[in-house]
Amino acid sequence: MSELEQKHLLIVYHSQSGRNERLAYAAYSAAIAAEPNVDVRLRRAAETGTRDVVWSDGLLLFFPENFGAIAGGMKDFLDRTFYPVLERNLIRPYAVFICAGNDGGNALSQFNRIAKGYLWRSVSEPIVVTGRPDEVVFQQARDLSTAFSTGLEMGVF
Ligand SMILES: Cc1cc2nc3c(=O)[nH]c(=O)nc-3n(C[C@H](O)[C@H](O)[C@H](O)COP(=O)(O)O)c2cc1C
Repeated sequence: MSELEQKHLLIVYHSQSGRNERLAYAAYSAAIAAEPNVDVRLRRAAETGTRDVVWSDGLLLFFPENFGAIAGGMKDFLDRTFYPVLERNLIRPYAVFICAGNDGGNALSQFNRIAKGYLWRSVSEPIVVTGRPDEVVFQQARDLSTAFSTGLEMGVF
């Protein structure tokens, strides 16, 4: 398969105390195992920019809710890339996973509004979990990324 045909999945995360980071790593490993032909890139939101979005065929985002809002690191990524993404018409499928403390609902509704502005299309129901992730939650992250990478490989999105 040529580099041009190969699909690219970008996993972006922000995490302060490690929960969303560990979930993103689990998603990364699962996506690679599921679809060796899909190139998967895992990036901390602070180190992710428009070039990564250009490279991607789909985005999977992990982040917490802080102060009833999208955590700052993820918001910064969205702030930095919004106009460059619109200018380049980078319409992408996405999925979102929020591991919050006891809510997460406000972060999700903020994110949904922002994603509409990007013209991005959701490929699955958003997942919002609270507290320290257990094995069930890790499996949700793996299942989500597996389904995403398989969908990309099959050209579903
Ligand atoms: C400054 C701060 C504000 C927070 N505010 C919220 C909040 O508004 N709602 C919520 O559900 N959790 C809140 N939390 C808890 C985090 O969302 C939660 O611990 C999350 O799982 C941390 O993810 P991380 O380990 O990937 O950083 C807050 C945590 C911090 C540090």
